[in-house]
This record gives sequence, structure tokens and C-alpha cells, in this order.
Amino acid sequence: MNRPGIDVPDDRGRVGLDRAGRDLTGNPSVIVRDVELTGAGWHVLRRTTYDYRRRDGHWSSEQRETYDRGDGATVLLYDAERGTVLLTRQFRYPVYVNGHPDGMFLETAAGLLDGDDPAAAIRREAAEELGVTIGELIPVFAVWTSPGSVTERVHCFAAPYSAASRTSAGGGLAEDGEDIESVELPFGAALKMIETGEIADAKTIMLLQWAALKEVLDIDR
Ligand SMILES: Nc1nc2c(ncn2[C@@H]2O[C@H](COP(=O)(O)OP(=O)(O)O[C@H]3O[C@H](CO)[C@@H](O)[C@H](O)[C@@H]3O)[C@@H](O)[C@H]2O)c(=O)[nH]1
Ligand SMILES: [Mg+2]
Repeated sequence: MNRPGIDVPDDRGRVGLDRAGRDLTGNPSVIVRDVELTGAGWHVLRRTTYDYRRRDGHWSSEQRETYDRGDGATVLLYDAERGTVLLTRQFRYPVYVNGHPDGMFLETAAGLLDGDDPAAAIRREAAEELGVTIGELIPVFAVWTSPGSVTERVHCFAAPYSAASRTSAGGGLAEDGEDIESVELPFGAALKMIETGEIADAKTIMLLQWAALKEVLDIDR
């Protein structure tokens, strides 16, 4: 058969996209029966049918759709001397179409791993998006933000920055359609923006609250 993304390369060169999950063995109460590719555009949508043994011992057949965009990484850049954090602002269509007033969204620098390990990926993204060359890099946690449907795991880091580590303009890759503004905020102001809703991105909120809990930065400045 000549099914793009399955037997022959699709327009992004991918094959075997219907294989994901078929070899899972970690949970004896789950038997994957079928994987259908329902969409292979920029990212991949699948409908998976599996048998699931409920807690009462009965088996049921279940279907779940998953959105697979690979894994990602993000970093909270902080300057403890000056009490600031460095964030990105860019247009995010998915939030705009779902209630955000203008879609201009404040986030920690982030990106897809694109085949790199998480540390290498976030060093690349911090340079591309904010022009920052990261030195010390602190792993914080790795989280699934939408476990009912999105497969993505986001590796969250923190890293110090200073005027000296801002080595280029940043802005993102124009050829990828990126147009990213650097936004430096006092830490206390960033925390207040969580309360007002001006910061409403899950990974960004988690990392700012981690920094407050661990007293990485002084809240009162
Ligand atoms: N043409 C096209 N481009 C796309 C599409 N989806 C994404 N892109 C482009 O693909 C690039 C991906 O940039 P990254 O910096 O790698 O990813 P990101 O979107 O900024 O970051 C993601 O990373 C976080 C951590 O994984 C995620 O939490 C967050 O949702 C975000 O999508 C961006 O230039 C984006 O415009 C699409 O459907 N079509
Ligand atoms: Mg990005």
C-alpha cells in the first residue's frame, strides 16, 4: 500500500506513524489493539484502540485520540543580582482562538526538542528566541501538561542570565514564522501578573512559583 506517513514518506519525510504504542509492555492491564493515523500535518493525530482491565477485573475496549508534537523544553532565565526574569512574548493562535484577548502571550523561552537532548534543545532555543547564551543550567522538573490528549512532555529548566549573557538580538527564526519579543520583568511584578491573568501559560507559572518557593529570587524587589 502507498499510505503517506505509514508505508511511504509523507511531505515531512515520516513513515511508520501508525506504529507508536504497539510495542508498549509496561502495564499488563493495557493491550494496544489498533493505531489509526487520523491526521499527519505539522504534528500527528492518532486514534488508538486498547483493551483496559478495570480495577474490578473486567476488560473494556477503549479509544483515545492523541496529539503528538514530540517533547519540548523550556527555561526560566533569572538575574538574581537585579531581581529580574527574562520572558518571551509572541502571537499564539491557539490561545487567541480560545478566549485570550489578542493572543500576544508571555512565556518562558521554549521549543521542541527536534532530535536534541533537552539541555541542548533549550540552550538552542534560549539563543534563538532571546539571544541568551546559557551557562549554568538547572533541571527543575519534566511535566506532562495535558495528559488526557497531548503526548508532549516538557523538560523545565532554570538558568541565570546577565547583561553579559545576552549575546545576540534573539527574536526567533523569521523563516519559521517566529517574531519574538524579549520581555524583562522584576520578579515580584511577574508573580503579580499570574494573579491578574497577564501571565497565563502553565509552564511559565510553574517555573515562577518554583523560583518563589525555592527563594531563587527575592519577591519583594
Ligand atoms: N507552518 C506551521 N508552523 C508551525 C506549526 N506549528 C508550529 N509551527 C512553528 O514551529 C515552530 C516551533 O517553534 P518551537 O520554538 O520549537 O516551539 P514553540 O511552539 O515555541 O514551543 C512549544 O514549546 C513548548 C515546550 O515544548 C510548548 O509548551 C509550547 O506549547 C510550544 O508549542 C514555530 O516557529 C512555530 O511557528 C504549524 O502548524 N504550521
Ligand atoms: Mg518557541
